[in-house]
Amino acid sequence: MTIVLTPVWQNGVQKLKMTSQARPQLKRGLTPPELNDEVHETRCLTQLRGKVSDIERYIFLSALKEFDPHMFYRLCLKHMAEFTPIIYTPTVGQACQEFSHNYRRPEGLFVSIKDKGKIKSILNAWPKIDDARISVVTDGSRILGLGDLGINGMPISIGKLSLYVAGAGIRPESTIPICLDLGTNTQKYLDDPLYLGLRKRRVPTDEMTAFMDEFMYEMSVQFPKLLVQFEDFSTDHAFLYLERYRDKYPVFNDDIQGTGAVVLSGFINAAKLASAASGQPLTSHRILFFGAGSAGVGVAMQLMSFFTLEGLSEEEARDRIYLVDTQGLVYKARGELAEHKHYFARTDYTGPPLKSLLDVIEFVRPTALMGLSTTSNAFTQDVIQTMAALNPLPIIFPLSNPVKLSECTFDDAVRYTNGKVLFASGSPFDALNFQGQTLHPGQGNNMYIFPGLGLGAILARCASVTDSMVEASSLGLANSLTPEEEEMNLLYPQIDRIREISAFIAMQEEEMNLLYHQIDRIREISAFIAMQVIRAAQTANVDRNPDLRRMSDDDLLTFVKSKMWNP
Ligand SMILES: O=C([O-])CC(=O)C(=O)O
Ligand SMILES: [Mg+2]
Repeated sequence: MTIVLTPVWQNGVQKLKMTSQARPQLKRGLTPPELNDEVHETRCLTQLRGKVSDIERYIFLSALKEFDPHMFYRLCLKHMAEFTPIIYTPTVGQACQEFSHNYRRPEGLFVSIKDKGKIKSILNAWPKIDDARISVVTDGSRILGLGDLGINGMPISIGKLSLYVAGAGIRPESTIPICLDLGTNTQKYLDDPLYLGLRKRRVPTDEMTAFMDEFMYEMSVQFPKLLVQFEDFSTDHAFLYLERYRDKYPVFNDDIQGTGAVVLSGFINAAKLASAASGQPLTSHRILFFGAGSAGVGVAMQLMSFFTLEGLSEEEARDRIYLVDTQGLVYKARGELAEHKHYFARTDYTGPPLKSLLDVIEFVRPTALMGLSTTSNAFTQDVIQTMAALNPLPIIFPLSNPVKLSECTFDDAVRYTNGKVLFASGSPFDALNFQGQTLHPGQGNNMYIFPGLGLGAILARCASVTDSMVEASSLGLANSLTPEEEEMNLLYPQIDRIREISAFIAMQEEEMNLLYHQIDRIREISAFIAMQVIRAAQTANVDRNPDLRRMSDDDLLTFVKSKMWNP
């Protein structure tokens, strides 16, 4: 069953008519005689690949998803590595920037500050075909690294939810993409005659909080089984609303917790390899964060558990972490600091501000450099070479999205370290050939985490999402490397392997010296993560599905997989 949203115009205003339907019957006479799924797959792919730009491909796939969701998801699952850069990062970034210009039809729910006091009726408009289980909610204020896009943020919610369907088998009709319109501070959009959002500047935080309180409450009433994923809120609001609602409703923040978990996972695998190369213990890693926004601090928080799991105290774990913001090294004696930076502000440095990244690196001598700054090329040749001089196998993760904001390219990292680097980026880079060897970059994107974390939280019917569940998702991902992948020094599994990959293809992959799997393993990974998340939820006593407690791990995994929707 899928929801079909048909726009109709009433008094010059567009309204939506909603119907639900099973995949339309292909009636004899209404379709060409030789139309069949197998061949049509090839036809759709050929049309897709014939488009001249990624945004055209995005628009094509968005239309395909509307009129033939089964075909869309079928192709998506089969060609995950090809599809994710189009329906998700990086192309979704451009789709957001151009949303008001490329807009064709409604695909989600818009709730604006004008709806304050009657949010219930807005939510009521959403069809109750099936109980909604997951909503991705953005306010468009910090989309990827692209800034305040206002209502143009809607495609990020849509894109994340497509990955929930493809990657975790959530039913399409159980998902609600939501963009909140609280204004925008981006003048370009306010001046754009085609801009689809309210033409007003963002409301102050107290007004926003009153709106958010009503919104979250009404969501919980209207959709009692719903998990909410906050996405791409500006840093201060990201922390504020996560803290405000996390004990009250099932909610998590993808940029703080999802990104934190995915980086922790890649770091666990990278740190083992780096320590093996340097002979230094795991507890001696020093991690430098370039970028101290919601993602930077979220990841730093999560990475502390790497050290606490290794036996360090919280205090000792925190000591392994250094932050750099636009003013340089973050330290107490520097003066006034934003609230969220206090916890990691250093007390072992009191001199004049250490402004340049190189100076900070020389002071800290980090084993790992994490980029969450949205400053493209901040990891210059000097920076990368210094990391290589300090470490036999430096860990360099330029995590900013989309690709054009990455702190360095994979090519730079490989060239300036002479191929000796443990690399993961937020957005995808192509594999490259270096001295006769094919090297594959890791992609430390939260898309590895949120589908499985969400699925686990949904199936366990969690009352809230605990830190221990987020940590479990991270460890689950780190442990989902196959022995072959470990042998190949991979940081993340590659997610586009066909689920039931044949031994033959596996052998071929090995012969091709692939460093990463190919996709469709994403569902297998999500199921495994979901199982770990459910167990963590049970331990934390936030689960409300007691049946799952009685299952063995094997049975639970089978149960999770059985719940996945298939196109
Ligand atoms: O969407 C992505 O690719 C990752 C993410 O959450 C962000 O950059 O905000
Ligand atoms: Mg995000």
